[in-house]
Amino acid sequence: MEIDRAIRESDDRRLKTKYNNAIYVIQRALALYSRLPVSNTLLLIGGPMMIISKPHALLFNDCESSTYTLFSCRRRQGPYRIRALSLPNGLVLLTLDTFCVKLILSSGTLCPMVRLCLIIDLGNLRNSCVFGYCGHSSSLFELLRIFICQKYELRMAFKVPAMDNKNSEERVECTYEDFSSRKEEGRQQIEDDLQNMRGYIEEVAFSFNGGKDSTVLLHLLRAGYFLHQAEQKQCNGDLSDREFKFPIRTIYFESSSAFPEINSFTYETASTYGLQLDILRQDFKSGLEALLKAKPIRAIFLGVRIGDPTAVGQEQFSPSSPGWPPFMRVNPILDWSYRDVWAFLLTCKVRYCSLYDQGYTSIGSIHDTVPNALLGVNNSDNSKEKFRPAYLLPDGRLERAGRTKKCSPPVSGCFSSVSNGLKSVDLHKNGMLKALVIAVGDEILFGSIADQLGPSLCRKLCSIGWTVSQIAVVRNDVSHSETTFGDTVTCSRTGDDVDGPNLLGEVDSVAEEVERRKSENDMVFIYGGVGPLHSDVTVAGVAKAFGVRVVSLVCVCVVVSMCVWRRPLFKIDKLDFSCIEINEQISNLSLTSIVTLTSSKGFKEGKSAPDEEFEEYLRHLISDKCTGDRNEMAQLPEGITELLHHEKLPVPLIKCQNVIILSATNINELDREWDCLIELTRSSGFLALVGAFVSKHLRTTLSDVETAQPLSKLSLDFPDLSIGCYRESRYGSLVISFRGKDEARVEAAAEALRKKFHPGAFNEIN
Ligand SMILES: Cc1cc2nc3c(=O)[nH]c(=O)nc-3n(C[C@H](O)[C@H](O)[C@H](O)COP(=O)(O)O)c2cc1C
Ligand SMILES: Nc1ncnc2c1ncn2[C@@H]1O[C@H](COP(=O)(O)OP(=O)(O)OP(=O)(O)O)[C@@H](O)[C@H]1O
Repeated sequence: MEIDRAIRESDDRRLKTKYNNAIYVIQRALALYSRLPVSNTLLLIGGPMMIISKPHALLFNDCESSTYTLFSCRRRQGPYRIRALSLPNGLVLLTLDTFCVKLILSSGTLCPMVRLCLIIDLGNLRNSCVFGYCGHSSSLFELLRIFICQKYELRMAFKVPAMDNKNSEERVECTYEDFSSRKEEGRQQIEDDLQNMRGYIEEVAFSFNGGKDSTVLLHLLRAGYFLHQAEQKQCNGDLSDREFKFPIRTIYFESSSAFPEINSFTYETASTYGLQLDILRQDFKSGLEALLKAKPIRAIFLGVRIGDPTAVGQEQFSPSSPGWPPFMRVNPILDWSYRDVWAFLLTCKVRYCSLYDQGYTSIGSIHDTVPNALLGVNNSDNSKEKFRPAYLLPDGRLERAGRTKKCSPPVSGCFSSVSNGLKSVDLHKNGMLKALVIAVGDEILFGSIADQLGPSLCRKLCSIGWTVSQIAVVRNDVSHSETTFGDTVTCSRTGDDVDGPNLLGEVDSVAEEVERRKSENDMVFIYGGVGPLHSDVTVAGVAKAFGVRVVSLVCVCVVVSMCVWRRPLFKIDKLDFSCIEINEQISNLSLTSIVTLTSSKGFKEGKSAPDEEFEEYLRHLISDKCTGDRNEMAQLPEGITELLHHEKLPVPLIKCQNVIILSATNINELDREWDCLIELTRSSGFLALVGAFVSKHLRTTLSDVETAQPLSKLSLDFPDLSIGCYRESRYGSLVISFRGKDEARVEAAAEALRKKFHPGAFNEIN
């Protein structure tokens, strides 16, 4: 295989190591999750299904000279020329290949009751022998299967559903001449069917989107699979690159906002490498739900890498998040750097999407991706800005700098904000940014207290040009919970599991609301339920919504220190907690001790949180610098948290991707937090400040009947404006409001309404 050769011949030792490790992960995943062996494969097709129309005619002595008519797996399939061989005990063997002859001879000896067996070797699918058994006994079939596996050291053999018996009348008998003319057609058909069957039973899939990382993964998967097959060379013959077909089902979520270059590259690649491409035109979650319902996929290969926002908290093998359909995410290139990716693509000289040669370094949708400004070539004239190819990006940590909207840079730290001259502000200037406001508190729902923060937050958001899609109030009542504990996310504020009547009920209600709404809104603001009390469930709920654990600050410190050798699980820079010293202290621990710490103590796969023992161990390590209380106060969602520190705030604000957790409990605190947020935004741009709304209000005594139709028409004429009406009392006057970003449009709409009625019908109010 050319890829394998290219890497082996390369002098890049780091690349070789990365390659070998990734191949190892791939082969391990295939061995674990693919029910189909990576090497010898035998498809056993349950009988009775294959047929020779006149079996008795096939009992002859000279197998070499006898060429007989054929069978058809299904009616439309073409026939095959087969050689028949009569065996003791009335077994008849039909085969094209001596390997198969041997195989059946043995099985025949073992199972004298087998009356008819049939094997086809499909040439370049050498490893996939189709073995048909014509008989009704399923236990005999099973016996045969086991025997054949053992005898020929096949890793596994599969029984695929028997063909429908009813079709037996339709089976085809044909002459040698028929056969010759239909041979190719038939062969192709069976090959296709086999490929499909293979895909079907593989139970692993590859998520491919034409990006650079998934392109690397495609070639690694091909190499991984190929190498495994090549091990079987001795009995199965050599496989050339050309002969090799990619057997893993490939899924592509095609979005209407994908770059055309990405789409065409994906399709071309699929055709070049014979990928069985399933195209899904849904969001990831619904698409996967539908796919997994239809197909028994247990593991999916992804090109996720450290540094991708989605990589946080993931390992090379990571179960899908809670709330997602169950499968194992396999990330063979998780630890590959940007440089590794390009070293691989360039060393192996494989094609990649043309956008990377135009300065794109990480590709999202057409709405959120521009070329990376760091690759811009300064033009002396005013011609269109040019960009150098992606592989020339000097600092791989800035590969997502061209992802303008979703990837907000950390508030401070080693990443600078790069905008390619296209600021998020520009991007959103004319667009509507949507926020959801969530208040957590039973008291509000009981009516004991009125929520003042919600309306105030709405006004603040409007003042920076955002639209509020909804204010939701969710519960945090501990007494109504009947839910049992989930398995992957720790909702405890102490890092330990909580027993008895617990917080999950309300943690779920926060989690459900956040999970449902976070993708529909550009930003979610949540307040209430933040703190160390039993009813303070917000942080845990947000963590659960993102499918990550809650970690205590002690752990965070260690996690931060792990960046030194491993990966940034937690973005953290300027902390006002005195624990920052501890952070440094831990960073000084030797690499080995940290490795041991993580591998032997906490972060065990499948465990919901660092366990007690781990916490203990940490406490011991960092002595009593971090006492229980402070630790418990600082429970944070792992990996997705940015702490927004401002000197005027006693504790930093917590931002988890597009969710901001406010700790304000009254209007004054909210005002202060908001002002700090806006100040921080000005320096780092994580919250786009788009043009404020302009509004106009007209009051009239006209009746609803008179105004209804003109107002409906006006709304159609001004779709960019929000035109609303409300009454101050049932029989009082009607107030019509016009709201939009463009003052002239607001004026024009108001004027258009006035013109429809007699002068003086409307009074402007503030
Ligand atoms: C095959 C596949 C599996 C995924 N599994 C999960 C998952 O288990 N949990 C999750 O939160 N997101 C999952 N996602 C979504 C991704 O983490 C992420 O949201 C997506 O790749 C969008 O990234 P982007 O915003 O950078 O385009 C999955 C995506 C794909 C394609
Ligand atoms: N639309 C999609 N369809 C299928 N798989 C996807 C899709 N989007 C993301 N993935 C999976 O998630 C992985 C990570 O996506 P990501 O966007 O970080 O990488 P990439 O697209 O391969 O490269 P780049 O970072 O240059 O865009 C992909 O390699 C792929 O396995």
